[in-house]
Amino acid sequence: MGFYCSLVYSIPKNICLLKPGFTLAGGHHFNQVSKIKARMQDQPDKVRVPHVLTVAGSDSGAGAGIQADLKACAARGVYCSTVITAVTAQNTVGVQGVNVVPEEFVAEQLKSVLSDMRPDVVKTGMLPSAGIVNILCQSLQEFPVQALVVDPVMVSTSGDVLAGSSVLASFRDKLLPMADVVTPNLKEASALLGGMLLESLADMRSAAKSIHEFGPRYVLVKGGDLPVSSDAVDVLYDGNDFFEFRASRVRTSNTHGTGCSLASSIAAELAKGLPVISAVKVAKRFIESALEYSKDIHIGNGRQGPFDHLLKLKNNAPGLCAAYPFDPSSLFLYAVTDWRMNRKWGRSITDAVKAAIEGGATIVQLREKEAETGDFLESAKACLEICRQYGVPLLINDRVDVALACDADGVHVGQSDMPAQTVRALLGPDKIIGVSCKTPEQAQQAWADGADYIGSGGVYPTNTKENNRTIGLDGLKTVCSASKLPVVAIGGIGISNAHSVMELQVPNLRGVAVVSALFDRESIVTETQKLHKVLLESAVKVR
Ligand SMILES: Cc1ncc(COP(=O)(O)OP(=O)(O)O)c(N)n1
Ligand SMILES: Cc1nc(C(=O)O)sc1CCOP(=O)(O)O
Ligand SMILES: [Mg+2]
Repeated sequence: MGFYCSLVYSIPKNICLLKPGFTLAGGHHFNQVSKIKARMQDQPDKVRVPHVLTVAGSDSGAGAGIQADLKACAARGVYCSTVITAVTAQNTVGVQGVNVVPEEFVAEQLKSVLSDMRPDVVKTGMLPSAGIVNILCQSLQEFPVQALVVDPVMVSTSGDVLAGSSVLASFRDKLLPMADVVTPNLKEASALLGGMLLESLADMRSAAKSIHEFGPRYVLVKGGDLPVSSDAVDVLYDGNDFFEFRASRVRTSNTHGTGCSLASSIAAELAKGLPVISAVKVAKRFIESALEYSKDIHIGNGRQGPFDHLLKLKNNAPGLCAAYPFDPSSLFLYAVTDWRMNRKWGRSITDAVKAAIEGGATIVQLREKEAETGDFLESAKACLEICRQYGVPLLINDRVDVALACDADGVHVGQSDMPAQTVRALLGPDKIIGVSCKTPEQAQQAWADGADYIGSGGVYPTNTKENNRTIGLDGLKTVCSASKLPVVAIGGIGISNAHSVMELQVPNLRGVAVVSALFDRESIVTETQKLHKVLLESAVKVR
């Protein structure tokens, strides 16, 4: 289907487009909404919500299938329409009956939704006959969507067969070549590959590679059933690289419907505009949070119960949607505040933040080392209001408590702060977490801990942070190469040397983080504008 493509530097649009005072209902990311608005050429004033169409079977027990897809999309803040392919009589014990919907009626449902409602993403689950797979493929050719996520459902968690061998051939020959993401578990991957034995991580990698040859752009082989590991490891393959997603296993029997829910959550994030790797990452975190939250609930008497997707509605637990899905291009010009500099120049923190944003800052971090907690919280709330008006994410340095209290967009932590894994557990799946890394080992750990980006420095000597080790451009390059996470460079960077940093030509180096070059100057707006210009020029050169 062909979907997102990313440039080495995609320059955030919010600064040039968003005017002061512009606010968005519902906390949507400006870029995301503008993208969606742009598609509504016939009704330019209407805001269109991200929309997933699920084509799947109904589960009367509502743990999996259509019902899980609806709940997952609702929890992720995305509209979900449904085409039902089969109605199952099902509970936590097993599948007692299956009634396949006639092919013509599946076609009619598809036409109704696709011709009128134009979903962004289609996600498939139970496709019980080759005829239904064919009809779906024809419908998608007639009404193309932006992405197709295929969960190749074949066997239910209770072991009941939901799609026979003729469906396998249609998956391989017709549906997978159209798919952007396919999400087999070990059994499904094995079935797609004619019974190949999958017992290790190495087997999962080679299965992902073989399935990729059927034509999907990304293959996510889910290792939840791998017996040897205490962690749940999934492997994503994009045709070139492997990405491992590792999470400690949640001890619960309430796992019915996790496959459907993961695929729907990936589809939901894609519909919001996230690239595939980020969508998979966020979706996995969401499912982990939901499983953790529901690990002790009790519904039904079977071996595997359903879990609760709508955790946030119950308990104010973290896990619903962030105001900003993390966009790595927001690291482009990262402004980090400093209370001493603001005092020296007689400015309030809110004035400093506003000026930096007006000059072109694309993300802001409040780094207020000496502030009293209460004062810090009040400042953070006031700054957050400004940042939300401009559509710029606001992160808090070190203080997870302050970030939680003001509902900031994320936290930046260093190697001696709270471990990123703990921060993730506290903040939930959606908030942005940055980790400072000076070495490749730290960079690898940051990915494993669920960080969204790395801050790496000091690239040059700095007076802003005492006793900071300078790692230079070489050190920065080594950290970037050791990780798939986006990286922002920090330490002694300003208009005179920013181009040298950005011209390193490392694909995941997405911007510079700056304190004194913006805040220890007479005019923050002017200095930020100058730095923005230098960065833009470097970005153009690199492209
Ligand atoms: C973007 C960014 N990168 C690195 C740091 C440094 O964080 P840390 O190592 O925790 O040091 P302190 O800032 O807490 O002194 C950062 N703040 N931001
Ligand atoms: C906060 C911080 N962290 C660093 C690191 O190397 O991780 S360097 C640094 C200070 C950056 O300030 P300036 O832009 O004024 O040099
Ligand atoms: Mg710190």
